Amino acid sequence: MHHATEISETESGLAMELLTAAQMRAAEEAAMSAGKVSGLQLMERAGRGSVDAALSHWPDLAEGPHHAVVLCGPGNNGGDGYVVARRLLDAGWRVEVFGLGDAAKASPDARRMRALWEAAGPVQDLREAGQGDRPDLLVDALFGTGLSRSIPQEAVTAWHAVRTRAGVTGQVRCLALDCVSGLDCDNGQMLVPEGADALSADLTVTYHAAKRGHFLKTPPSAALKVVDIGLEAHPASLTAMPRPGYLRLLDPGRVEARRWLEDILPVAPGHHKYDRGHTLVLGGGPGKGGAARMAARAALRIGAGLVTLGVPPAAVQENAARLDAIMLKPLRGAEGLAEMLEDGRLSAIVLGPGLGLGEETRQIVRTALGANRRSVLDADALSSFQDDPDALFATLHDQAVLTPHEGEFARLFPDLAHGKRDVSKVEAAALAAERAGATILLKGPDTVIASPAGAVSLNAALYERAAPWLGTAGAGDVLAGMIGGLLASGRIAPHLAAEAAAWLHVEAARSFGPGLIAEDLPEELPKLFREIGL
Ligand SMILES: NC(=O)C1=CN([C@@H]2O[C@H](COP(=O)(O)OP(=O)(O)OC[C@H]3O[C@@H](n4cnc5c(N)ncnc54)[C@H](OP(=O)(O)O)[C@@H]3O)[C@@H](O)[C@H]2O)[C@@H](O)CC1
Ligand SMILES: Nc1ncnc2c1ncn2[C@@H]1O[C@H](COP(=O)(O)OP(=O)(O)O)[C@@H](O)[C@H]1O
Ligand SMILES: [K+]
Repeated sequence: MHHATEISETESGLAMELLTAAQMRAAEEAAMSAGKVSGLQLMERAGRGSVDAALSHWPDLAEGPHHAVVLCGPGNNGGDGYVVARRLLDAGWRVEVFGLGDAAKASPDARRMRALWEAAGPVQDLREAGQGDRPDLLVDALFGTGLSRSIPQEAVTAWHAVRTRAGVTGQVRCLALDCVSGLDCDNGQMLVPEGADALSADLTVTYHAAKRGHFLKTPPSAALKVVDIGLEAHPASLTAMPRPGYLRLLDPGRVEARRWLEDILPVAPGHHKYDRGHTLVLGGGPGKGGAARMAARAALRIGAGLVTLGVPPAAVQENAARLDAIMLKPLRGAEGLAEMLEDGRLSAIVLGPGLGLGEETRQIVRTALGANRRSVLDADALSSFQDDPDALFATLHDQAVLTPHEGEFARLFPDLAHGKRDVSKVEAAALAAERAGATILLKGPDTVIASPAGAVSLNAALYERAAPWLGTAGAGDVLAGMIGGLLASGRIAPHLAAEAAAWLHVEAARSFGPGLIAEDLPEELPKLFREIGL
């Protein structure tokens, strides 16, 4: 049975893998060479699944026949488009099809599907696509996973012409097959001619599994559905892919989330507070304590048994006036930290938010890492090593988690920075984790978490999990605290703590909704835990 699955309803939950274009081809080839299915059958399923998914997404379109314009490219993506055109026609729709490229050069499967369409209707010249009355649906079947360079200007022009055809009442709804044309399915970049406006879609229907590019950067599609076309989940050939060969999307849904988090959250029957662990958060000087206080509050709310805020003596009075459940200790620089860490029960440290830039912070970081504690390094703890990242890497170990945003990441890994790198954000984080020997959580709506051993996952605040209001001052400090709180129990590997915290961070933001400020995030956690059933 081939049915459309909403990303959020997937049963595979935590194990949902995001594929590269090469991995998708490998999955297809594995099935075909095993004689399980032909390319033509896959194309038919892809086209049929796209129509079913679109009609369930837009119930008004399912109510009766409508009018569609289908733009078909030169490859197999175009082949899927011809299937969609034929099936809509069979359903009584009026369908106009426009083709791009030399039909003779297309694959045998695409040519076959085109011929089947041509038995019923013409393939018109793409340059004519702007003419005619306004359709109810525009189908983008120009380019899919085979894109190798910027899409041609004539494709861009035709698409925009249909999107705004005879239009004074807004844009024509667009369904993209497999991906919005121009999307690089491996890294999320849009490949359009210089100065051209990129294409977009209201719904993308992709096949077998979502691709990495669907979840990186700002997706050009408002919604994404995955359609099963009967391929095996993980053919053996996929394991030989270059690192990271396996990219997990963190999208367990609420039911799976409960099982997942039960093993991760430190609160468990029979545990006392020291079993849950003691997180130390270091804060900055007078007037600079807000970030650390929020991190500390988040560590306590997520389940650390005890949280202590260590601040310079001059900042004690100010902090004392603001803290209750969180303990407060004066701490004189790196020496003070070393003394404090003689207490073996301090099991995790959060360093960076509001700590200040410079040698003192560098010494504090070295002391914390040297004491072999599970550590979260954020903000100033990272930026202080801008001039000599290797000095940081030399002291890092696999019990540390670094939580840079793109700017901080660029300071430590200039060659892997956004804009300079020719690799995706996924590969950049994986390479950085390997170099640093620590877990890297690279922030953004598309947060990538990479462990030094090579595990990589993506926590996407995109599509139905979009929470743009999470990009607010201090949200990152709260995340660092959440990770530090989870690390305290010592029950889980650092990258698993980072994954869980990142997922909960976005869920807390979604649960609170627009208007959120960073202080709200820790306070939303109890409600979220209740809803998940923890
Ligand atoms: N894998 C599967 O299991 C299944 C895959 N299926 C479908 O197949 C799609 C992949 O098909 P595909 O490989 O033929 O690639 P596609 O995206 O149609 O484009 C390649 C064509 O465009 C050309 N071309 C490329 N860039 C260009 C440019 N900038 N400007 C101009 N031309 C350019 C390129 O030619 P060349 O680069 O050789 O010049 C080639 O002719 C996939 O997205 C899905 O929809 C389904 O049927 C179900 C099962
Ligand atoms: N558009 C967005 N959608 C969802 N989350 C976002 C978005 N923009 C930023 N974030 C998240 O907000 C947090 C911001 O952290 P950071 O940049 O360190 O800010 P700050 O230093 O103010 O705390 C990160 O967790 C990041 O992933
Ligand atoms: K497409």
